[in-house]
Amino acid sequence: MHTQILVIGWGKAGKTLAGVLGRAGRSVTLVERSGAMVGGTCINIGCVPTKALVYSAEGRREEDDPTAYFRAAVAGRDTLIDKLNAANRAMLEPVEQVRLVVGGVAEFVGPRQVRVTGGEDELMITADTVIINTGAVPRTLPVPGADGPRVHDSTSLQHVEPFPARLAIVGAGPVALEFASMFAHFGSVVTVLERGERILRGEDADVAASMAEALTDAGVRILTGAQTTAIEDDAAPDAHPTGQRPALTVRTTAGDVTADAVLVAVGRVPATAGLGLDAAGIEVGEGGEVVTDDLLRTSADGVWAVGDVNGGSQQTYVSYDDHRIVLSQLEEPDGDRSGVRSRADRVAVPATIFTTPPLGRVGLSEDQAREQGRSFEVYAKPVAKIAVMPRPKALGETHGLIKLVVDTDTDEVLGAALHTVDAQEMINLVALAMRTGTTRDQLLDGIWTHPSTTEALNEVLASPRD
Ligand SMILES: Cc1cc2nc3c(=O)[nH]c(=O)nc-3n(C[C@H](O)[C@H](O)[C@H](O)COP(=O)(O)OP(=O)(O)OC[C@H]3O[C@@H](n4cnc5c(N)ncnc54)[C@H](O)[C@@H]3O)c2cc1C
Ligand SMILES: NC(=O)c1ccc[n+]([C@@H]2O[C@H](COP(=O)([O-])OP(=O)(O)OC[C@H]3O[C@@H](n4cnc5c(N)ncnc54)[C@H](O)[C@@H]3O)[C@@H](O)[C@H]2O)c1
Repeated sequence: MHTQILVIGWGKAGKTLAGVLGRAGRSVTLVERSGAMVGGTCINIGCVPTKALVYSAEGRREEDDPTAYFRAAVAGRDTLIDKLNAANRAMLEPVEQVRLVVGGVAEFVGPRQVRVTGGEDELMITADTVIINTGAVPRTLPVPGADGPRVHDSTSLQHVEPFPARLAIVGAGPVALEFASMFAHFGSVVTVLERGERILRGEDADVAASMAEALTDAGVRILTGAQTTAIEDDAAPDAHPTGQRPALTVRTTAGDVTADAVLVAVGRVPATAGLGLDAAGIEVGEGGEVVTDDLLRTSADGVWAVGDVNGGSQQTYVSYDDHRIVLSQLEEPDGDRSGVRSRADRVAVPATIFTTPPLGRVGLSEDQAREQGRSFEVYAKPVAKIAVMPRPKALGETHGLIKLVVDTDTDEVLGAALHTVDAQEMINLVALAMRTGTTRDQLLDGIWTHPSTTEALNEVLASPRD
């Protein structure tokens, strides 16, 4: 068959493009390899289910039995995700010009020519335009025993059975820290295995210390200098049908750790394996990513790559912005190029790690501002000491630090680290302030609702840190 637009993968950018272009009258074919992934990573196995579990975990009381509580939380998660998966299907199914091929794996066999295989069935598709949106997959840990039945990735851990009384986590990125915080609140004894000297190495030491303190107070043990060398699990699954299996041992350069389950969270690699990119003349980078320019064009004519697969920052809203970049080109294929969006247009893209409390980040850290030779002042205060902000106290979660780096020449914010309840919201306000050139003075004198987290700005920005 021939289609004007072929989207490979039901990711954030791809599904948005498919809907918009299909409704505009273009013939679109969207290929997704798994019915369980309709709607993509974020809603099925990524952002949404993990945040549902984080919020459930935060609600657990000391007296709640961890196993029963976790099972109930997973059931709630599953109900929510089933609804979102169905809603995503329902968004595109009614669009007449969009043809959905679910359960078929796509592979290039030539330029803009793709074979889709599902069981015995095969479909050959040619297209004027191809959009690769295949996402990323967990990086595997290259040590003996990492393929054992009690070694999980972020997907399988969401349904782990039985609930692990002790959980070891390899890695200390967003996935590792979110699950560490979540499982500690569910009642596991969690050990984070960080191979470096401290967690959050890319962040300022005081921000990392604030995160480490919140995790430690929740019961997480952080083992640094701990390179995992092997995972030993001698217990044959069949010999212990009740689930009462002996512990497994994680061997690390900082000593052995005993656990009932292991999470490997050492990054996610672009999903390009088996895509046949060679056959289509599409260049692949060293990290397995599809190489693109700032307009997300690949090395092959008429082929774009959007979302995690292009090696950019792995966030759903970045994939969403990728859709804007491609759409701005497809809407005006030959005409006025002035409205074309580019990756270079992005300013102050925020990010949040959803621990308890979350850490929101945008722009430069203090260390980065120093490295860049900027003239700046740091405004920072521990959350517990911010008198005008009673909201964390009312919520019973006063861990954290609010820190802003401000340009002394312009009085504009260069960056922020907000480790506090509501950081996932407040960081967007700071990002907007950065994009619009709002000054420290204006934020300091802003009229903010009460009790809210934003009103911390009325106090933290009053005077620089000593
Ligand atoms: C545990 C976890 C938590 C996360 N939390 C957050 C968060 O809180 N906030 C945030 O912004 N981001 C979060 N992320 C990252 C976010 O989920 C991703 O950045 C985002 O979903 C990427 O979307 P995408 O557009 O690249 O494609 P995806 O949504 O990954 O979609 C790719 C699709 O392509 C399909 N596919 C792959 N290969 C083929 C093929 N050959 N043929 C057909 N179909 C194929 C896949 O099945 C998949 O459905 C999280 C990720 C994980 C793993
Ligand atoms: N809230 C969010 O926005 C959110 C949440 C989860 C995931 N994500 C995205 O998903 C992606 C994947 O997250 P992630 O945390 O898995 O990856 P990551 O790449 O951010 O972090 C991986 C961590 O594992 C460590 N590591 C790598 N190899 C190791 C090894 N062999 N032994 C020990 N440690 C090792 C790295 O040093 C790093 O600390 C990230 O890019 C992230 O942006 C975003």
